[in-house]
Amino acid sequence: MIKIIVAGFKGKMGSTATKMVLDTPGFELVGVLDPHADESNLNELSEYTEDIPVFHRKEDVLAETSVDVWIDFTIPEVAYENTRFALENSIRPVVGTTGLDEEDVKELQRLADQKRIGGLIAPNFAIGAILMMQFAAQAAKYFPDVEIIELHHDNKLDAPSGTAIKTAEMIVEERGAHQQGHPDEKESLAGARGADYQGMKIHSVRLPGLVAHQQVQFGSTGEGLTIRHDSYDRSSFMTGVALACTKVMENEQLVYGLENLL
Ligand SMILES: NC(=O)C1=CN([C@@H]2O[C@H](COP(=O)(O)OP(=O)(O)OC[C@H]3O[C@@H](n4cnc5c(N)ncnc54)[C@H](O)[C@@H]3O)[C@@H](O)[C@H]2O)C=CC1
Ligand SMILES: O=C(O)C1=N[C@H](C(=O)O)C[C@H](O)C1
Repeated sequence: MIKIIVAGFKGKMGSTATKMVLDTPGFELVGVLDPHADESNLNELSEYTEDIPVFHRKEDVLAETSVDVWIDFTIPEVAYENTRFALENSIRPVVGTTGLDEEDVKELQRLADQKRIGGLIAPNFAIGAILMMQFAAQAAKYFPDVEIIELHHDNKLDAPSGTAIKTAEMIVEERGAHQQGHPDEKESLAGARGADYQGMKIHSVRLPGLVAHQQVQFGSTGEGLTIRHDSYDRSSFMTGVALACTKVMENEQLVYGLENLL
């Protein structure tokens, strides 16, 4: 059995992941963590019957039980510290929380190398989103002019999304930096052209009713190409999270992007 803890279990993703772990043969939920939980046991919540401890501080996780995998769907401010804590205590991190920058990821990878422990940081666990990013990187070889429009629910804390940043990184690997639009263009309203990543514009839409969506829009002479992915429901991420929990048990590196485990 793979012993798993879910950090951020009261949240939208954490609660979906908690149910996935409980429903997956071969996985054992040994605890859930959330400083904003009022409960001390999962079975105090009407949707659960299982006797599972609820932790409010990450340090308490260690005193009470042994853990193989740390699933993290928390908030950008704590993702780095949580992942570091997991690695330092030989728990394999499966991190979906966004907001980690390149240097954070590199530092965590160095620590994982020292500890020879596997893990994953994935800005997006949906298989369709991985394909969207790979197709976009492929298209950028022939269509260097591209803008990313990511659309999310209005409770999202970070902008642009982790997926948009990863997409932009993958595109830049193929086409390099590339100035887009008119060199003399001016914004009469600040932010009108979106964020800039190596010449590529990224636009973040936040609206009620949305879940997680992204459109990568290419333009060229007389033609356009749009690659779009939609997560209509958070269950879209769970196949990837379950796969990661199994795969990290066999790895000795912390990888960035689910595609590295497929
Ligand atoms: N990689 C992926 O496929 C996906 C990633 N995400 C990311 O996952 C994160 C969570 O998203 P949501 O569930 O929508 O947010 P949410 O706001 O619904 O949940 C966050 C939860 O984290 C808890 N939390 C805060 N500090 C904590 C700490 N120190 N330890 C443990 N828990 C703590 C909060 O109390 C809350 O329950 C975001 O960064 C989001 O971008 C979201 C969807 C898919
Ligand atoms: O906050 C979300 O909801 C999501 N966050 C991730 C991101 O920032 O890319 C993944 C997905 O887009 C949903």
